[in-house]
Amino acid sequence: MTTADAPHHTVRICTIAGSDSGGGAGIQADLKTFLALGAYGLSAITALTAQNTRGVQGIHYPPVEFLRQQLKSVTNDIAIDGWKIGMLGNEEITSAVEEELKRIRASQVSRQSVPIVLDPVMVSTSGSVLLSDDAIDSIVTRLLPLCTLLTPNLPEAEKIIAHIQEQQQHKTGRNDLVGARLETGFKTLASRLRAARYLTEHGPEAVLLKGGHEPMRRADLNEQLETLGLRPTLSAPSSQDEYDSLSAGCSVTESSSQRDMAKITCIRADSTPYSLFLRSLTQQGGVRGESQDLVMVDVLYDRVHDEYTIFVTGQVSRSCTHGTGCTLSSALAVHLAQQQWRQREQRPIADALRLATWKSINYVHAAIIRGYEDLGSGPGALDHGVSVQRRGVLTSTAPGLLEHEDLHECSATLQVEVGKSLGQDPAPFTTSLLSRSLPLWNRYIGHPFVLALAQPGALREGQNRTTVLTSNTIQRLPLPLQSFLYYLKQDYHFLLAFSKVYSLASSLSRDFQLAGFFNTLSKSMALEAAEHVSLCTTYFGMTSVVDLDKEEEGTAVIAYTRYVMDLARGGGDLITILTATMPCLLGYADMALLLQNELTRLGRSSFASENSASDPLDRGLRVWLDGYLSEEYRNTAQAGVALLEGMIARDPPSPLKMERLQAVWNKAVGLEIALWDECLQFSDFQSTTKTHSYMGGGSS
Ligand SMILES: Cc1ncc(COP(=O)(O)O)c(N)n1
Repeated sequence: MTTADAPHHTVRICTIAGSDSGGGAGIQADLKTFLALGAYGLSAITALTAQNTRGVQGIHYPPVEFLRQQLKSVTNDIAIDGWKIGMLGNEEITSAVEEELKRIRASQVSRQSVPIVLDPVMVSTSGSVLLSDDAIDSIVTRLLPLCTLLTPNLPEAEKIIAHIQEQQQHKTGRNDLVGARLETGFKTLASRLRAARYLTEHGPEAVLLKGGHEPMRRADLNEQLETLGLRPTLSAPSSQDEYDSLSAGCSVTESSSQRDMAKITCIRADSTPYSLFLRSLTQQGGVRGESQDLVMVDVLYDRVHDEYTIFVTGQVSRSCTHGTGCTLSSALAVHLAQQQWRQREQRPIADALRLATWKSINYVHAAIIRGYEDLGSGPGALDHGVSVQRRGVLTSTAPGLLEHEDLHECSATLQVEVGKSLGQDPAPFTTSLLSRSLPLWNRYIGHPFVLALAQPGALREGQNRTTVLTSNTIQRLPLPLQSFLYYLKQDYHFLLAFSKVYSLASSLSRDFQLAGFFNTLSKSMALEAAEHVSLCTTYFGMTSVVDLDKEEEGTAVIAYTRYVMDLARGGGDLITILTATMPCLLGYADMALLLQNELTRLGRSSFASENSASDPLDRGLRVWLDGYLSEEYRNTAQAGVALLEGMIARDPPSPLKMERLQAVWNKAVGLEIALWDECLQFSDFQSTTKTHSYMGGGSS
């Protein structure tokens, strides 16, 4: 049978856990997760809890024989593809589960081993004890050797390790862990790596040590990663396509090194916008609920391949985290079982365990972000259905963007879900586009044309350039005046074309608010053009708009503006049109911040050199840059991003549409780069072929 003919198999996952009457954790969370991730869910209930968001009011254990009966009924009839074990309660139940699983395994010798994920539930988030002390020994001696993956949080890992050490000390009369002593608290990354590996020595094939109880400072983590030889890289993981679309709003970086011969990989999804501008919005408090500084660090150790994976995600400060452990282990059971089936169908998966873990972490993260914070009077629960609504990117209702003034005025209908704050990223769609085109974006905003403006002597007469600078060469030379004048003239045409594009978009809008908003954008292009003319005549030696118009549109401007115009004229949808114009709107806000940072880095407060403080060119450049740093421009850019994010929130793109939008974005960024390339090349061309006149004289 070929891969294409392989019938789809819905994996059957059985949870052995307690019931949570409040619906947030235990069996209820497990079954919701199974359904949400495309599995068929079954259950064997170990305990009944009377529970709500405030806590656990009572626990009832049915006779253990009844648990055995549930497991027998289920397995006598249905072939289970994966197990998840949660709350066990006491020693008697733990032992019974081990015996039943061994019996089931023995009767299924012909089948490939079925993954067992063990979440060693001990205490509920609300503080109730869900495992008696005497059961820890059974978990360690009976269940750890049976399980594929153990998923303790830090306090649970600490308890299990302490128990193992105590037992060993008891047996040998000494602590034979001297030298490899495991420190408590797991404040350091190294201690987490050691603990994860240590736990696998006692049975499980792999351990996922969840770091949620002890977030780390991003700077500390970076330092510790550096010590391990893990430097952040900007490349996406090789198997990017495999990564779930839920993670599309995250930036993923992967880097590897070795430790004690074991390979270590770090997968990071903790950076909020790469865009300087979006980051500056975030720092102004645009995001509710996200800590800029703290990150969650989970460590996976895979004993079979002797590999560590460190997963870093941004900390989401939302209170609806009840049931996260149950949900994560259930998601892991589903993903591991699904991957085993794919492998059985001759569709091999690279990094199966790592991928299953990454998908599961992302699912939980998304379910927290969309969780029910106001369920009861205590901490709320996750939205397990987050994955059912297939979308290419998580959408945001972060108030920092959607409550933008202009948007209130012009587009009240876009106030989707405002007030039901999601926290995290103010612009997940834009961030996703950015993070998936990062090298291209950096080539754009950090273009040699921009960096050359920061160099002392930029726009001076008489510079002879002997090298052709392209966006691939590092620019340390000042920008020639001709380049900048050519750019100003091209930009004039550009603004006119964009003004028309926004008018076209307005004509395609289905309501007054949206039409009005695109009109506002169109008008802001006209205002920018007027300022542009005044800038050119006041500082750059042009006499009127006629001078600006004299230079014909260059290839790059024609390419970008006609590309966008074609999208609009072809009746393209507004999301696509706005996605195509966003690199301009957002890119100039970014470019301005980058150029200002570059000036500061070079120790220059402004463009003027010490002996030419009053040069009109320097002042002109300052006015030009200040325009893009101004409140007014920031507001326009912010409103543009908010508009786009609002439209995405209302009409979330499918993964396929997301790919198309990404292609549009990439094309537009590439066309912006081409414009600055052309401006640089223009000056080289000019310096050898033309005499340029500026303010009545001078040549280059
Ligand atoms: C039946 C049951 N199982 C597990 C948990 C742990 O979940 P949490 O730590 O989120 O309270 C719980 N509260 N109830």
